Amino acid sequence: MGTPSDSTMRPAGRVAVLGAGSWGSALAMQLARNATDCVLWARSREQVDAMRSSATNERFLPGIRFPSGVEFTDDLGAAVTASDQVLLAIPSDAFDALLAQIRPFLENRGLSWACKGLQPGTGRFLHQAAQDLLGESRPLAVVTGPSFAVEVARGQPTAVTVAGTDPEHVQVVAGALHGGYFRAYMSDDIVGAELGGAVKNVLAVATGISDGMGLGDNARAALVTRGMAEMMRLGRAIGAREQTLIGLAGMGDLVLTCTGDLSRNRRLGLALGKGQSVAEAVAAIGQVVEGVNTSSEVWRMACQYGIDMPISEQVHDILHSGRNPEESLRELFAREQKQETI
Ligand SMILES: NC(=O)C1=CN([C@@H]2O[C@H](COP(=O)(O)OP(=O)(O)OC[C@H]3O[C@@H](n4cnc5c(N)ncnc54)[C@H](O)[C@@H]3O)[C@@H](O)[C@H]2O)C=CC1
Ligand SMILES: O=C(CO)COP(=O)(O)O
Repeated sequence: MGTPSDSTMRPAGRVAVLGAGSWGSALAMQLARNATDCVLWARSREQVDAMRSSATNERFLPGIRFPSGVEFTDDLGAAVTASDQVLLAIPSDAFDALLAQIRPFLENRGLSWACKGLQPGTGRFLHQAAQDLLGESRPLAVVTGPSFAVEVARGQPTAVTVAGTDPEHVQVVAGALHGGYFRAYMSDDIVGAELGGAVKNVLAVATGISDGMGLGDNARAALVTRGMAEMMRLGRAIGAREQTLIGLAGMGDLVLTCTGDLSRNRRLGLALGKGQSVAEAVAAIGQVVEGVNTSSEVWRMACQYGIDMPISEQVHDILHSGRNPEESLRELFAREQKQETI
C-alpha cells in the first residue's frame, strides 16, 4: 500500500459526513482544513440553522469554529447525492438504520465510518452489517484509533488508522483526512481495527470504575495490560492481526481511553466506581457511551468463541446485571493463579 502523498492517489472529491455530534463535527473540521470539500449532515433542522449561523457546534464542540469550507444540511439524500464519499459518524446502534436510509442514494459512492462498536444484538462488526446490506463487493473502510474529538477539532496532533477491504478506497479515505497535525495510517485489517475500537470501550469503563473506587495506579496498569490480553485472545480467535491490536486501533485507543478523562466510557466507569447508577451516569454525560452496548456484544463474542475475558465479563455484569463493583473486584482477585499468557 502506498502513502497518502503518492502522486497516483485518487482524490476523495466531496465528502458527506453523516452525523453532527462531536466526532462527525471534528472530522468535518479536519477534512475542510485539509482542503477536502465537505458537507455535514445533522438530523435536526434547528441544529443545522444554528451551525450555519454560528459556524460552531455549540452543543458538542463549544467555541470551536468550523473552517469556511464546511457546508451544513439536514437533507440526507441531497448530502449523499452531491458527494463522492460518505463517512458515517453516528453511534453504532444507529448504523444499520442510517445505512438503510442512504442505500437508495449510495450507488457507487465510497463508504466509510468512524463509529466504534458492534451491531446490537448480534455481536457482528459494522463492516459485516454493511456487507449484509450492500453486498460483499463494495469497498468499505473504518476510521479508528486514539482520537478525542475535541483535540482533533482544535487541530491538536493525532494519529489514526484507516482500515478497509480495498487498498485504493483506504487510500482515498486516508488521503482526505491526512494532513497538518493529523496522520492517517492505512491498513487492510478491518477485523482487527474494528475489534480494537470496540473492546477498548469496555476496558475504558473498567479502568474508570477502578479509578472511581480509588483502587490506585497499580490496579489501572493491571487492567490495561490484562485487558489488552483479552483483546488479543479474542482477536486471535476471530482472525484479527496482532500488529493491528498493538497499534493505534487497539493499544493506542486503549491507552487513550483508559487514562484520558475526555473518554465518555472512562467517565461512565468513574461515576459507577463512585456509586452512581448506569442511567444517572449516562444521562449526565449527555453523549453516546458506546461501552454500554459494546459490553453486551463483546461478552456475546467471548461466549460464542469460548474466550476467557474476565474483565469484560465483570464490566458486562456491572452494566447489565446490577453487579456491585466491589463484588467484581473480589471475584477477579479470587481467580486461580496462572501463568502470564496473552
Ligand atoms: N467523540 C469522540 O471523541 C470519538 C467518537 N468516536 C465514535 O464516533 C461515533 C459517534 O460518536 P460521537 O459523535 O462522539 O457521539 P455524540 O454523542 O457526540 O453524537 C452523536 C450524534 O449522532 C446523532 N445520532 C444519534 N442517533 C442517530 C440516528 N439514529 N440517526 C442519525 N443520527 C443519530 C446525534 O444526533 C448526534 O449528533 C461513536 O461510535 C463513537 O465511538 C470515535 C472516535 C472519537
Ligand atoms: O474513541 C474515542 C477516542 O479515541 C472516544 O472515546 P469515548 O467514546 O470513550 O469518549
